[in-house]
Amino acid sequence: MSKDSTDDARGTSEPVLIARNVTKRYPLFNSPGHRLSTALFGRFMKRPTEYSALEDVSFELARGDALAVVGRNGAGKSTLLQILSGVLEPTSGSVSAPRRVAGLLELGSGFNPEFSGRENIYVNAAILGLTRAEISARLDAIVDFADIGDYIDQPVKTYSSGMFLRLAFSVAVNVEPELLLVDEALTVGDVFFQQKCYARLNKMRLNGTSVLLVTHSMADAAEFCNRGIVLSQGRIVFAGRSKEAVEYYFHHESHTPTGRRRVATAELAPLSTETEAPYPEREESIDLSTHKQFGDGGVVALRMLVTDKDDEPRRVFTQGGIMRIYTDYKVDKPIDVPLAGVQILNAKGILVHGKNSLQYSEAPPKGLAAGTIMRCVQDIELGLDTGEYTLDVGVADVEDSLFERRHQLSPSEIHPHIRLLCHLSGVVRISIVHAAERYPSPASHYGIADLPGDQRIAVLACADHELSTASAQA
Ligand SMILES: Nc1ncnc2c1ncn2[C@@H]1O[C@H](COP(=O)(O)OP(=O)(O)OP(=O)(O)O)[C@@H](O)[C@H]1O
Repeated sequence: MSKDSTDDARGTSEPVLIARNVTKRYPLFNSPGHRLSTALFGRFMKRPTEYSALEDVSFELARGDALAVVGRNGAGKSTLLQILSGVLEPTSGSVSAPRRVAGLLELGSGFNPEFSGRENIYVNAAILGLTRAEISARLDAIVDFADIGDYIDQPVKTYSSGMFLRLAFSVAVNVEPELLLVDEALTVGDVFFQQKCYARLNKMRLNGTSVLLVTHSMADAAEFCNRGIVLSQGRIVFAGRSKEAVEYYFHHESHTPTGRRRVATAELAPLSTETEAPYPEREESIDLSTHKQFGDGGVVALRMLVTDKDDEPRRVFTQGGIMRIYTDYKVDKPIDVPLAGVQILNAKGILVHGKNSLQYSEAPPKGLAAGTIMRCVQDIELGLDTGEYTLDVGVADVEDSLFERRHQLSPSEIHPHIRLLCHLSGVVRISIVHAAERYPSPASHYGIADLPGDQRIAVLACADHELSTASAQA
């Protein structure tokens, strides 16, 4: 994707958007009856308790900046966007926004379903402040970018959500807004259109448009935006560079469905430091003992830490970078040969990579007695597509006699003898973002994996006439 996480210092110019102490509270009613009686007899009734969707939110956005707003479901992201776009009034606080703000909020919200796409372009662009002549001058560009063929003259009620997005995005970017607000909308488009959108957004940023992107895709947030804020229960809990915001989100806000919690290192089982695999003691360690573990038992996963190759804890990696995974296990029943491994699954749950001790050249320690604490340190080069992935970890065991003959045995001969002792699914989420300096083109490759390889092209004949001259001479 042609995204760009320019971490530049654009923030020096006058801010185009200023939010000051923005708060949005909703009354909390006990029941529909309570809501009705409050409406009818409000001044005589006890006031309902209030729910704060946004609390004291302040930030500034500079010209050309792209700000990612991330947070868990219900954190207040859409409420913030609605307030910034003027759809919703804040309970208190103020917003100073530029004159021309285009929004991709609820898809199709600005369209009249009975009008054709072309007619809606006029209505939409007029709302954004363009005169009829200005719209006519841009009409071809808008229709071209939307690229929905003859549907442009059909009523938009016949459109798919992808077509809505194409038209809405095309209008929004062609009216040259000073600020563009995008709420998850881009995820509706197919991958080619998404690439086209991000390329266009980057171009607009260079021309000074500021972008505010609400997204659940940490890869998009880290890659496309240069600034980021993390919202939690209506409050800003982190503001800074987008990659740091995503790291913060992963470490403090994102939880797996099993309710895994982060623990202080001191709570974990004491481990010997007399080891060749030292564990970088960091508070970002994940306590695996509270995570659901499958398998025959006999091994319990204790904790893990995901770092880069310099042992810095990370959840965001650049394409082709090294991810190091430390995993500690406690052996409860004796093991012949432990096979420890890591699996990487993409957002669709497809296994994109999995490897265990059977497939590495260095053999693991053998004959582990009950009570042994084992540490697996695995480095993986992330030659993968950008996006989000989850990790599974686990341990199996196999008899030593089979392990020693692993080079001669086919998978079908050895697999039936592997006993899964413990497996943990979705223990952590990571993002892979584009490494601009590493690849000659913004799309590093197509598909899930970036397989190593090279290409040579030789010219066999210069042009047709030379070929025909050569054959005539022959
Ligand atoms: N009209 C409303 N009345 C009462 N509560 C509301 C209303 N609109 C939103 N809320 C509440 O405000 C909180 C923030 O909602 P918001 O939609 O802004 O969250 P979000 O971060 O966009 O969530 P998601 O990621 O699920 O889209 C939620 O708890 C939501 O239930």
